[in-house]
Amino acid sequence: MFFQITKAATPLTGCRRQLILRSLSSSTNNIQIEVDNKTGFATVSMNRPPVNLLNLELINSLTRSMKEMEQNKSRGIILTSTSNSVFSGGLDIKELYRPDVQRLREFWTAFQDMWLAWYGSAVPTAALINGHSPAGGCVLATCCEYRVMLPKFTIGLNEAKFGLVPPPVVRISFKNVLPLRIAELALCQGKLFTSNDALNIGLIDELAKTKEEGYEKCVKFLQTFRKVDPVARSLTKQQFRGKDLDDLRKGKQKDLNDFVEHVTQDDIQMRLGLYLEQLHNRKKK
Ligand SMILES: CCCCC/C=C\CCCC/C=C/C(=O)SCCNC(=O)CCNC(=O)[C@H](O)C(C)(C)COP(=O)(O)OP(=O)(O)OC[C@H]1O[C@@H](n2cnc3c(N)ncnc32)[C@H](O)[C@@H]1OP(=O)(O)O
Repeated sequence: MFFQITKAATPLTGCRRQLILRSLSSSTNNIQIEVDNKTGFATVSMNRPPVNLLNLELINSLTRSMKEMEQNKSRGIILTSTSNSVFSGGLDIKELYRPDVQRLREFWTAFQDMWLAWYGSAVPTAALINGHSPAGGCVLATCCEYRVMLPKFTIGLNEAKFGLVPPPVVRISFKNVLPLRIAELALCQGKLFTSNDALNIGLIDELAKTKEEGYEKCVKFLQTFRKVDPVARSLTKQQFRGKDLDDLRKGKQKDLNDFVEHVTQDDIQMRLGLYLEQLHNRKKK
């Protein structure tokens, strides 16, 4: 993939000059990448209005972005969104409802690959959670090594609430961040935590009042690795996450088959349909 590189002031950091890297091969422009001249850190912003739903194209763009930044020997990545109120609304349920099975298989394979790329990334990562982050949004945030969140939003894995069983790939990164008992309870309850509660249980690491403050906190975290050998850092991270990554790599086909079987059940389709309707009608009440 090719990037067009231009210099511009960024809304994130006021007048600090940054390299704006815009993906040319993506016709949808669903990801924006900015590289800070001073720190060398890249900010990856999901840009799929209105609520950054993870459809096949956005998922593929996220995977490609990570691979390219690794190839470019990026020194750190901050994942955020261009929205003012949503980090990511999670999986685009339209991908799951009355699906074309071929596309559904492609969709879930892409999600597995995105998870492998972000959870296993060689580059240090921080999530700047500048809005709601349910389900798939929470998976992305917990794939990162550090989380800074803005107040008065929600984050968590709410799949159980609308009748989906969170598959291993959804559970693992959540479990990696939280004590097992809290993770189990939260998953069984389909609980979404407020920013404050997320901080109290350790689902996020810091709160920030504004996106700018959150950005600075992410930068500060990434800078903690400045004096650490990048290869040693990356191999150490692999030692912690390697088994999870290997388990998915080895079990990819089974995970895919289980997912497709589960999602295409009549009962699950009915629940997904009802949930979509509920989301659509939410504001009319
Ligand atoms: C062992 C076998 C295992 C098999 C496992 C099988 C399945 C596992 C599934 C994998 C795990 C699933 C993960 C997921 O991510 S599912 C998605 C979960 N997401 C949510 O529940 C979030 C729902 N959305 C919201 O709560 C809100 O939209 C919001 C994100 C807080 C944003 O609120 P607001 O800014 O007020 O926006 P709107 O509500 O007005 O939404 C804008 C339009 O987007 C539509 N929408 C919202 N979310 C979704 C979604 N997830 N999918 C599809 N569409 C969505 C919403 O209806 C609005 O569209 P409209 O204007 O046309 O109605």
